[in-house]
Amino acid sequence: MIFLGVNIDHVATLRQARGTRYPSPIEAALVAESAGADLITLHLREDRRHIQDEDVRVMKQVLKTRMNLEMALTQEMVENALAVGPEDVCLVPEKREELTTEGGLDVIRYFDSVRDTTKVLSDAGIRVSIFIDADKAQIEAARDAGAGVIELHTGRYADAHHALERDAELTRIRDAAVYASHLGFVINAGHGLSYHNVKPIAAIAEIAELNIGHALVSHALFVGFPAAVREMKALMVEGRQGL
Ligand SMILES: CC(=O)[C@@H](O)[C@H](O)COP(=O)(O)O
Ligand SMILES: NCC(=O)COP(=O)(O)O
Repeated sequence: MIFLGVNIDHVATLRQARGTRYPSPIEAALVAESAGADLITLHLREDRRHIQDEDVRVMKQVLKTRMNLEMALTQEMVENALAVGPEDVCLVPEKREELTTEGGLDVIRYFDSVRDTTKVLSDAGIRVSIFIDADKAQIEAARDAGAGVIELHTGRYADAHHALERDAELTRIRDAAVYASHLGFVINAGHGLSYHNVKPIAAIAEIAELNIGHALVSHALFVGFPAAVREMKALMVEGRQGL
């Protein structure tokens, strides 16, 4: 079994480009759920470049599956999460000037803050995941910070230009997943996953869930949102079955 978290950020990116009321990320989330998404992921960035506070609030009321709210490690975001009450929070690093999330959260560097935030959110009944690179020391720090879930950053694997580099990244992710599973983590993965590169990641038996947005929303322009979700899920299941 492998779950698909559909990230609907880039439906909001299109809306924000014109300041219109459409396309609606909430409608996209509901369509994705009907098409087989197991959960909905959204990233409320500090600069509000795509998802807005109102999207998060309304979405929480209408989702039938569960909400995985990605957010930076700030007091403002913690207060937001406590007010909205998503099922899951994924702590991610953020830089204002970045095009997209460039790497995992450095749990070692921000250890005290990660530990304290994890405790506050966990005490409120929110499951906390930490978005990290496939690195043993970061996995151990996530354990020490009290997290039960990690999401392995697959961006470097997705961006690899050569087979050797891609295979090395895949091995790194696989080894990290095996190590984290021995430590008792629930292991998710995501970033930059597409219809062309998802199967080898889905084949890693220790991975419970993949969060996929940009490629899926892009594909939906041509085949429609339900078909884009169904195709992605079918590939994930094939990958898991070794097909
Ligand atoms: C943390 C993560 O991987 C997603 O939130 C992704 O980053 C969304 O897209 P943007 O990076 O463009 O906000
Ligand atoms: N955490 C990764 C995510 O939600 C989706 O990332 P992407 O597929 O938009 O790169």
